[in-house]
Amino acid sequence: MKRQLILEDGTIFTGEGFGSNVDKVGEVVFNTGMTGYQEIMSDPSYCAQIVTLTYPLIGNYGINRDDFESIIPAVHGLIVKEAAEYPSNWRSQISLDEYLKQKNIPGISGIDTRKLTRIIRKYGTLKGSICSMENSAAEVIQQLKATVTPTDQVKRVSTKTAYPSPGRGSRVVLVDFGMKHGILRELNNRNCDIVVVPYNVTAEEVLSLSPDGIMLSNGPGDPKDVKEAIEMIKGVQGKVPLFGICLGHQLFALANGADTEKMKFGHRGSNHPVKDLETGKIALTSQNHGYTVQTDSLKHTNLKVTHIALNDGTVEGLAHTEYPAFTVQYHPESSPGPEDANYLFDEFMNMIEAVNKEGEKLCLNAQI
Ligand SMILES: NC(=O)CC[C@H](N)C(=O)O
Repeated sequence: MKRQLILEDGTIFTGEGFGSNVDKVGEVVFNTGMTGYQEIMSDPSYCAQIVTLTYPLIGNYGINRDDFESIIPAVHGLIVKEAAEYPSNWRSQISLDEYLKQKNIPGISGIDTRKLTRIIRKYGTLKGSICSMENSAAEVIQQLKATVTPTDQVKRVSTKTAYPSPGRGSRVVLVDFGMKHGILRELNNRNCDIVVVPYNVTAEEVLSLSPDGIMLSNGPGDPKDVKEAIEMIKGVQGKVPLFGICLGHQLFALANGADTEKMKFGHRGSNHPVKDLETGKIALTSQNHGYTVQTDSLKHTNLKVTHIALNDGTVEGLAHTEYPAFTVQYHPESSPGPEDANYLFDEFMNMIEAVNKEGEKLCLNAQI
């Protein structure tokens, strides 16, 4: 069935609909990964966005049981050049088309994704709509221009109540701003005793769980919309070791007096080179963000830049100069993408251990 993709700047593409045939509006972004469409679609950070996949053939290895990053996908649509009709892979259970139908997400294929990506790169991310041919383009464009970007995406995707993911190791309170399963997977692999808590948890509630460490997850939207979390971070940092990823990184920066800004078209892909300023080593990283920490705003804070993006020099990692706390803008849990940065979870574990040892020493000294 023919369907259309309309952008707020007036560009109209026609293509073939697949997945659900609902009409949806969203911020149109692009991801350059050659694989990983299942993880990308189910990453809650894409809440209310329509994702263009620049790799020309999508869906060829189907959808499997294991690679989801959330149970309920929050993405508003998928734009591809070609959607494979007959997936082939030993893990595949259903096709991309069937999955999108089940989850009520519209897809559109036959789109010149190279042209579309060039438009986004030139003008920046644009609002767009995947809709039926019956809609009048002029009306849709009008509607897109009048649509305000939502501010409650984190609330939509975060857990409503706290829940445990038990282990016998360090107690980690994982604040869910739209957490990818990959983060939970990495902490589980390290035997952590995890408590996942909602985005609007208070510092007192976090501390009452006697955590050894606090993990701030990724999540959708503008970090400045999550005011509760900024306050919470101010109340817990310095008391417990802290590690933040993506939205967690941005919130940590805001809590420490730095500023964030929207990027023109963001970083979304599986091969973004990042430099560790201490070791000089380069890691290939998985990324998905449209906001960034403003470098200049860090001047009068207690934060130092630990990592930068090699493509555009933007901030990719921060550490507190006094507290045991560090954050990265990219995804050490990959899902999808390279695992170069996976060691950061080990560093978090080492930080927890070091702080615990220090605490024991202080207790012993106090007894003497
Ligand atoms: N993956 C993320 O956590 C994204 C963070 C934030 N929503 C951004 O787009 O910059």
